[in-house]
Amino acid sequence: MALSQHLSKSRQFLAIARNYSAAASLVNVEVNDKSGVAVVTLQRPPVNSLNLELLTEIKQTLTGLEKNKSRGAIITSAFKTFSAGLDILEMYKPNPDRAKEFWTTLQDVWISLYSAQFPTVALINGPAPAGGCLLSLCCEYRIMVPKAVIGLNETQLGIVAPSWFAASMENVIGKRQTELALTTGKLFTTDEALKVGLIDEVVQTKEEGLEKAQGFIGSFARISPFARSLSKQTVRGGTIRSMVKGREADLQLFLATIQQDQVQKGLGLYIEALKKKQAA
Ligand SMILES: CCCCCCCCCCC/C=C/C(=O)SCCNC(=O)CCNC(=O)[C@H](O)C(C)(C)COP(=O)(O)OP(=O)(O)OC[C@H]1O[C@@H](n2cnc3c(N)ncnc32)[C@H](O)[C@@H]1OP(=O)(O)O
Repeated sequence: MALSQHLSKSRQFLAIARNYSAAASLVNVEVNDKSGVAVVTLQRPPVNSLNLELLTEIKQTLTGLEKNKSRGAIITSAFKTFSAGLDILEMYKPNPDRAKEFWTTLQDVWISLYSAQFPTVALINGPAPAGGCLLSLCCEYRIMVPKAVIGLNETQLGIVAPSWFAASMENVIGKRQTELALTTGKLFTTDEALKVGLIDEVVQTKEEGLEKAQGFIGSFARISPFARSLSKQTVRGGTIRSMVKGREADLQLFLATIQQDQVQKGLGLYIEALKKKQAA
């Protein structure tokens, strides 16, 4: 499709996305006029913790971008935190039906983002623990600001990162580093993340990050989108197939795990600690 035609379609999507954003407003989508690349900004105050509503909007946004044959997407945050990960309140004293929908929607988001046909970049403009890290691991390229942290720190909450969280990290930094990171619940500083390959670039500001992200996506201008996306599928297909095959068992494991007394106690203490930190 010619770029002008494509941009016209992108603008139509933007109009729809804006209307949608006006109604719900947890995700803002702006399509760059020149490049056709969408900047997807998460904006659930205060820390973009991923609850059912935010995940649902992310899922709808990704579906819209895929339908409109997006040229690329940059995922970032409107706040100083990229994303605080899964909303702990979705797992603490959960309503079983909502918990089921919550986890299923998280799985859907992972599948859509991990297998997106268009190029994806995470512009990590603040802390990205656990589910925040997972979102960025689904992308093809990660750009991060200094003085932030990133990692799958679930063990520090007394819970375990599911196998597809671990696989997402392993595909980026390898088995050895993933095992060390997961068993300790490590949150990498920006410098540590760069050293281990968990992120690709460090930028000083979000604006610089947006330019670099556009540059990464622009680097595919001369590559056939068909060949590009099939190559991505070749590399990621095994991980996606195994997640999809195991998703019902994964859901049941999640529901059973969060009902355990020990897990509930741990989550309760963690929520208290977060609140005390704010009061101090
Ligand atoms: C064998 C396999 C078995 C598999 C079974 C499955 C088991 C379940 C797996 C679940 C996987 C879980 C993934 C997750 O993502 S869990 C969430 C992990 N997240 C964190 O640990 C981050 C916690 N937050 C922070 O560290 C900081 O908030 C942060 C650095 C992100 C920002 O700091 P800042 O100082 O800017 O902000 P505050 O700490 O003051 O927070 C502001 C308010 O936001 C609330 N908050 C923060 N994070 C969360 C969260 N994740 N969920 C809900 N609420 C959160 C915080 O309490 C403050 O609220 P109040 O204003 O009301 O006090």
